[in-house]
Amino acid sequence: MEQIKYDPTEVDSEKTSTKFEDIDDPLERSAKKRTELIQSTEQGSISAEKPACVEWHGISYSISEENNVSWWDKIRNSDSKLESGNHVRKIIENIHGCANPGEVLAIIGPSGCGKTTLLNILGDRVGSKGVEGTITLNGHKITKNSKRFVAYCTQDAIFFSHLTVKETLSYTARLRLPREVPRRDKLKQVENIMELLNLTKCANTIIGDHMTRGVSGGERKRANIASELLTDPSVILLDEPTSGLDSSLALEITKILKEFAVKQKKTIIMVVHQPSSEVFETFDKLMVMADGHMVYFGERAGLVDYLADQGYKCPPNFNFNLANYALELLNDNTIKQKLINAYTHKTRDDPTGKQVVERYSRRTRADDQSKLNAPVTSERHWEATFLQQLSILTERNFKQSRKIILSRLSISLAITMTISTIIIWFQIPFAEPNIDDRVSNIFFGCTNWTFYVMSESVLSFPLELDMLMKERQSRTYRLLSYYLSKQIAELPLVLFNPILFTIPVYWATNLLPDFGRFVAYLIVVLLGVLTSQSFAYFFGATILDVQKSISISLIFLIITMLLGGFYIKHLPTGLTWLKYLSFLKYSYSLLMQIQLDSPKAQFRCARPGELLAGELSKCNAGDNSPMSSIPGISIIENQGLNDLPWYANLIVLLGLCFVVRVLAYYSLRKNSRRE
Ligand SMILES: Nc1ncnc2c1ncn2[C@@H]1O[C@H](COP(=O)(O)OP(=O)(O)OP(=O)(O)O)[C@@H](O)[C@H]1O
Repeated sequence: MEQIKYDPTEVDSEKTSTKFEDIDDPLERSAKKRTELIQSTEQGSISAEKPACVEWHGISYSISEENNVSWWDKIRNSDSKLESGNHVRKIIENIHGCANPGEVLAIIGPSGCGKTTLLNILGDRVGSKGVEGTITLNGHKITKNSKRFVAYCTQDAIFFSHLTVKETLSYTARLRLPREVPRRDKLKQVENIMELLNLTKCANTIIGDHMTRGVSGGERKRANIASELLTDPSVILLDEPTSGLDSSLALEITKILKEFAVKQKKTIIMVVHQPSSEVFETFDKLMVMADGHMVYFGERAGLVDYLADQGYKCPPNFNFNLANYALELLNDNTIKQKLINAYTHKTRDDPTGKQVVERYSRRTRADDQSKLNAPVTSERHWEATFLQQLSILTERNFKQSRKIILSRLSISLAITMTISTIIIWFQIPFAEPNIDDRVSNIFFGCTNWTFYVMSESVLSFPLELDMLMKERQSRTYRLLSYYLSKQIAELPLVLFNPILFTIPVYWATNLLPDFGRFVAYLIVVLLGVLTSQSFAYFFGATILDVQKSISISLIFLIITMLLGGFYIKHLPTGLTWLKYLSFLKYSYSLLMQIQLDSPKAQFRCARPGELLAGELSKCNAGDNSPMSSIPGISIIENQGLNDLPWYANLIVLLGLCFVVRVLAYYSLRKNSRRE
């Protein structure tokens, strides 16, 4: 890749903000400031070296919709032909157009006419099913390696809610800007972009979501645009970037985009909803759509004459807002149909729109023809190396997951649980009447945290799916780096509460007072937790739906617990193998072996009156020889947990923990491709 001299530090955003203070006119001041900040991002721009003409011909998209007719409707309409089944619905039909570097193309049209669908198709966000037609960048098909040059700014910003604006942008810059750019310069770019989009004052505010208050809707929208501009793409697709912003901010954003287009030869395609006349003036080209069809494509300034030619001369009271006039016309069904027919008729000899595109595309006419015919692609698959991706994603995941997994609430719950457990099982004596208490304490210690971790980790992938899809679409990182970073970042987080619980509970409830056994006990508890997490990842990655993943993982854990060896000791004949399917059986058996298979684990026989009424003492050896204590090993045998040696339990547990994690990865890979 061509090395470009890169020095964004030449512009200091702090200096920029004070530099123009002596300009009296606020509009002139903000225009000068904007220009300077945009210039600061210009120097290292790779997209300036790779301008892209986007062209699309004959784009159609149809979906298959289910037509459910109830039996009652069929009876009521027995004479009509109401049938259940799928029918195909055309969402958009035969759309063509092009967008050139240095220009802003706006797509307008009434709500539901297919604007977002078209943008999604141009951004390769809908897959190939149901899509017809071709899209090219400089006349070449879009490949995996060209995706890095196409940014897509969705209508609903997708972010990690617990990261601040600055953190969000910094991670994006570190992941998506070329690896040659030093980290310091990437962070400087972040500062400049924040300054440009007026985000500096909320730089340290978290993005937030419906549960946690964060930045305002407008700031969120600007952060979304900032994160795409930051990545220095050649083409930027934006879905309603100005909706929800006040008119002056909307105008400022469009001016910024326009200036980016002109100065850095970016190709900008945006869907806009009712633009103000000032915003409308910033567009170079226009596509008007209605009911999934084209109504107009061409120069923005040509719309007024085109409509006049069709018999709809813009009345003087609309002169200031042509977009509103066009939308008003399209709200009338008769006029809409007439305009659709007129455009179809106009292009009847050019059904896929090839000639129209040729007329408007700069690819064949520009001075810089060689650039505009060169493939827009990178030799690299990813800008950051595998290790850089791993470390950046681990840091980001840790920051985001820490607030969720180790929230104040979860730590308080762990402390409450620890205190309750200690009160309930405080200093269990090594005596026959307390054997069941000891065993239940061990089983509780083994299962309690598996539930907790399962419920936390099963949501990991479903909740991050949108973010994962968005970043993978723009070739930000490998799936493997993301998956491994999640394992690394969440490891200390999920183990924190189980450790906080197990250490005091072990000693306070009087489990075997042997340090080596304590360490082994703790390791097995944590291994059980990690195995539970493996299954949680697997369910989350396979189902990818919050509700369904929670329900299925809960049922799985309940069955696993029932088969774990504590509740059911005698499974029906022929079904005894079922217990080997429960990972809790292995961790429970191991904990029992650690605690009871030791010469120190001796339980004093019950004294008269110590056992409950009707309970028989286990101290009768059968030959009437008196016993003073019960060895722990006989309790393991009584529980039926001596079928596998300790090392076999350990190997199976380790194996499950690892293999299920690998399966989870492949499941995520398969599903993320499908999604
Ligand atoms: N995957 C889909 N399944 C079902 N309907 C769909 C799908 N994709 C698009 N549609 C339908 O296609 C039509 C066009 O949707 P689209 O979101 O593209 O419209 P729009 O012009 O962007 O609307 P708005 O301005 O209101 O955002 C709508 O009627 C929408 O319900």
